[in-house]
Amino acid sequence: MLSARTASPAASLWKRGGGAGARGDGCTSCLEVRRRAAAVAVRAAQPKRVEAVAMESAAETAEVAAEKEVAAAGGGVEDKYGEDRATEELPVTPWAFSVASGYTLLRDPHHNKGLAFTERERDAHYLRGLLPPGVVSQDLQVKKIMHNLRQYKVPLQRYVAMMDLQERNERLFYKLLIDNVEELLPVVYTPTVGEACQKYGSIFRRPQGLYVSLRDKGKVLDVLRNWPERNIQVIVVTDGERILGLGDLGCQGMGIPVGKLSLYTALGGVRPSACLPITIDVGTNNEQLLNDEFYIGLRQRRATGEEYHELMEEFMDAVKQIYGEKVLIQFEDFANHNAFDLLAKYSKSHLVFNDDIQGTASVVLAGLLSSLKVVGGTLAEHTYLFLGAGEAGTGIAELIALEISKQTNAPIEECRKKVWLVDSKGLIVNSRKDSLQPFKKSWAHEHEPVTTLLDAIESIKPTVLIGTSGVGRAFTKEVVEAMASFNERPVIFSLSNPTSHSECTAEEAYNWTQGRAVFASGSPFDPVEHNGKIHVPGQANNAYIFPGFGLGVVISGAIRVHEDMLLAASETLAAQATQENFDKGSIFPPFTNIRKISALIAASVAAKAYELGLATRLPRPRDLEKYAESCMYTPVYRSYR
Ligand SMILES: O=C([O-])CC(=O)C(=O)O
Ligand SMILES: [Mg+2]
Repeated sequence: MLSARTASPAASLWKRGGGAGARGDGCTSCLEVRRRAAAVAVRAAQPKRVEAVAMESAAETAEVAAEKEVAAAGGGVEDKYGEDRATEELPVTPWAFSVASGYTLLRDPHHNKGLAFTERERDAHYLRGLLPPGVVSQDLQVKKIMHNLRQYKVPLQRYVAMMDLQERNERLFYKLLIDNVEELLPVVYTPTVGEACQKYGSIFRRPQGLYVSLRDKGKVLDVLRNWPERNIQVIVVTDGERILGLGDLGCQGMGIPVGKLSLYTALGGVRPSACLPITIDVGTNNEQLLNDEFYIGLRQRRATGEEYHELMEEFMDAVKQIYGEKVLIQFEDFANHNAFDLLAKYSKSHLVFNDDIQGTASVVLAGLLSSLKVVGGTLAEHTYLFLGAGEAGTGIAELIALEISKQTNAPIEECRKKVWLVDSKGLIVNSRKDSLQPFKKSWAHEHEPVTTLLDAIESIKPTVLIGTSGVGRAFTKEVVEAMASFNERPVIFSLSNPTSHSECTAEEAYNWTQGRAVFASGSPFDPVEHNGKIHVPGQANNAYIFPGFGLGVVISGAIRVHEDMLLAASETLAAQATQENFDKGSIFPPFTNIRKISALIAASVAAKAYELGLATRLPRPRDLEKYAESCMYTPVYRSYR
C-alpha cells in the first residue's frame, strides 16, 4: 500500500480513502477512482518513485472530483475510454494519497492554472502570495498569449513559446491550439516543426517524450517503465531517418512525435496523458548533425540490418508487454527502406498504423473523392500520375486502386493500371521491374521507358498529378502548363513537406493554369488572388485523418488496423467538404471544424472495426458519433475545490 507522503513542505493532505477501490459499485467515477488507485499501487512497487506518484495520483484526484462534479451537474464525463482496460489489468488495492499544492502545484503543467486559480483554490492549495492578486479567466489568458505570440515575427520563436506553454500549463496550451487551430497549426506542426527539428539541439529545454537508443538494448522495458503514465493509448514513434522532406535528422526528429501527439489531443480529443512520443535513436548519417556541438543524439552513423531490427523488435515487444495490445503505435517519418517492412511485419502482431503510408493515403483519397464533385467523372475514369514513389506515393496509389476496386468490382491488379508513378529514374515501367524495390513493383506497367516527368505527362496524359517526391519546385512551369493544356480542370496536389519542399506553390499552380487548377498542398499556403478571384488552397495533410482515426481505434478497442477503416475515414472526410468550400477553391473543409470532423471519422472507423470483428469494446455503443464526442478531452480548467 502506498502511504501518503508529503511531496513538498507545502503539500497538503487532500483526501484519504481506506479500501475505496474495493467498493463494488460500477459508476464511471468509481471505476476511475479504482483504476487510478490500482495504478498508484502498481507504481508504488517502484520505491524511488513514491514521492512523485503520491503527488501525481493526488493531483489526478482533483480531476476525478471535478469529473464527479460534471457528472452530477448532468454533463458528460470525459476520458471514459481506456478505464475498463486499466481496471481489467491492474489489481485493486487499498490506497491513500496527498495532493501537490503550493509551489509544486504551480510547477506541475498538468494541473497548473496560473492566474486562473480562484481565491478559494488559492486558500485551499497554499497558493496565497505565490501568485499576484489578480484572478483572470482562461479566455483572458488565451487572449493574452495570442497577443504575445503575434508579436513574434520569427516562426521558430512562436514554436518555442508554444512548447514553453505546454510545459507550463497544459490545459491552456490545448485551449489555445483548439480555439486558434488555423493560426497555430503551422506553428506546432508543418512547416515550423521541420525547422524546430533541424535546430532541436539548440532549442532543447526539457525532454517531451521518451528516447530509446542503441545503448538501451536489453533494457528497453526498463526505459519504457520510466515513463510516468501507465494508461497509454497512442504512441507516435520515429527513428528520425526521414523527417518530413528534410531527410535524416536523427534524434532531433523528436519534434515530430511531439507535434503529432499534440494534434491527437487538440484535433482528436485523445487525453494528453494517454499519448506517448518516442524517438528510437540508432545514430544518424547526417554529417552536419554529427559535427554539431549541440546535437542531442548518439554520435555515430546509423545502425542497420540485424542491429536495427533487434532494437525495434525489443521495443515493439516491450510496448505490448507494458501497455497491452490495444495501444495504437503510429510509425512516423521512417525511411522507405524500413517503413514498409516494419508495417508489414508488425501489422500481424500489433495495432500499428503508418501515417506517411496510410494516413497520407487516406487524406489524399478524400481530396480526390471531393475533387470529383468539381471536375466530374468517377475515380475509375481518371488517370493518376505521381512524382515520387516512396511511402506517400505508393501508399496513396494503393488506396486509390482499392477504392476503384471497391466501386467497380474490378480486380485490384486492373485498377492499379489507372495509376502511374515516376521516381528519380523516370516512369516506373515493366522493363525496370527487376531492379525495383519491392514496394514499387506492382506499379510497373507496360510502357516504353520514359525518363522525365514532362515526357511522362505528355505520354500518359494524366488528369491528376500528385507530388510526393520531397523535391521542392519539381512541378515547373512547363509541367503545370502541360497539365493545363489537355485538362479543363487539372487536379494538382503538391504534397511534400515542409513548404520549401512543396512541388509547386499555390500561386504557381493557379497562375500557370489561369486559375483552373484544383490544387491542394501538404503544408499550408495563404489564399491566392488570381484575376480578381480569391482561391483558398486546401491542405491535404494527414492531420485531417490520424487524430480522428486514432480516436476511432481507441474508442472501439480495435486490435488491428484494416484498410477498410482507412477507406471509411476517407469517405467520411470527403463528405464534409461543401459547395461553399469548393466555391472558395478548397476541396477540404476548414480546420476550424476539425473536432467535429474527427468525431465523425472516429465513428466511421469504429463502426468499420465492429463490422470487421476487430473491435473489443463491448457492447458496441449505439450512437458512435455521440460516444466519440463524449470521449473527447476538453481543455477547460477543472475546479480544485
Ligand atoms: O507531418 C506532416 O505534415 C505530414 C507528414 O506526415 C510528413 O510529411 O511526413
Ligand atoms: Mg510524416
